[in-house]
Amino acid sequence: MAVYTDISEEELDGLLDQYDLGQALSCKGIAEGVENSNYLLHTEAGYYILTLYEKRVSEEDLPFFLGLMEHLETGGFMSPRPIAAKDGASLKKVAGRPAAIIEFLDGRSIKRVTPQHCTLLGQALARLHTIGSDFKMTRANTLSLSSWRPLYEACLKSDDNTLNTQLFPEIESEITFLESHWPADLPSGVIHADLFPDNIFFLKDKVSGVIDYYFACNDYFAYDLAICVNAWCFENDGSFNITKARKLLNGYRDVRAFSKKELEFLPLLCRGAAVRFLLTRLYDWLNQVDGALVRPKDPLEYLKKLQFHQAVKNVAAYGLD
Ligand SMILES: Nc1ncnc2c1ncn2[C@@H]1O[C@H](COP(=O)(O)OP(=O)(O)OP(=O)(O)O)[C@@H](O)[C@H]1O
Ligand SMILES: N[C@@H](CCO)C(=O)O
Repeated sequence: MAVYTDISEEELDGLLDQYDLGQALSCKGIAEGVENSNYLLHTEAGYYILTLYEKRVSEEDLPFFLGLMEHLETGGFMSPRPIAAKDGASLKKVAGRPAAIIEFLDGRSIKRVTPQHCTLLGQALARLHTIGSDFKMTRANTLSLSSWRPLYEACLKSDDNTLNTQLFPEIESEITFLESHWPADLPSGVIHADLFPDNIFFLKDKVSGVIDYYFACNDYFAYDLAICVNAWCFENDGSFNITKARKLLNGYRDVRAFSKKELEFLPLLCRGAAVRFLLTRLYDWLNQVDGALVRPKDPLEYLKKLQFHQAVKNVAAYGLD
């Protein structure tokens, strides 16, 4: 459960005084997520999500994230809308943290991914890329290639011995490989960059919501797909499900066509996406925050995914011709 910052009643009342949402009826910490503190806020006007932004989210990026959510929602995408306060601003402060109140979306994230979910995911991702393409603000990907070596070096400094440190040289040689083979000039635009199953809600066999834009940035569209291949197309036992990958990629190209170069580089982008989550999970494992209600995610899951992609020769391994 991710609640890093507690809010007193006085602080909550002070926040709600700035909105037209009436009084708070309840405000409960949410038992999911690892990045920010999230509360389910019930006011006289209805249900909302109150998010307090924590460690990895820098304050200057918040106008980009909140602006993107608003842009996507206005464009017909199922993103939650940030709620504007009486002064028109959707970014506020509470308990010393930057905070926003976000529209509550119906639906539930799924625990058992089926190939049909992957088709819907692919279509939703391509719609996000298409609708996001005329969003005017930009944000560099702070967790892309150039960040991986410093993140890896920060992990090396830890004296934690709960993980097998023999895997470290393997990670380093992969970073070196990626640094010299990363593609230039693939089609790019705004990407979600963290579209895991917990960030999509489904309702009656349709996507009803896409949440958590706090890693969104400008990068290769195909890198976003690579993140999804890793997050959606492996089974709990670590095996790769080619049917799910085929459905995901075909769902995507129902809405937006791939270039030949995007397909050619997909295996490499999948390797990069595996390294990105391997490293952030490793860093979080080695730097756990005392007292935070959060369970760190398993870094080694991403080492196994990386090893799968290292053996891939071409895009046929993902179910495409
Ligand atoms: N707009 C929303 N409508 C309904 N529920 C939401 C909404 N936003 C967040 N939630 C709930 O809060 C949980 C945590 O939100 P979110 O995934 O944004 O947190 P996070 O800490 O940034 O997580 P992550 O670890 O995925 O980066 C979600 O799993 C969902 O249950
Ligand atoms: N989706 C991330 C956590 C949030 O960034 C992971 O599974 O490692």
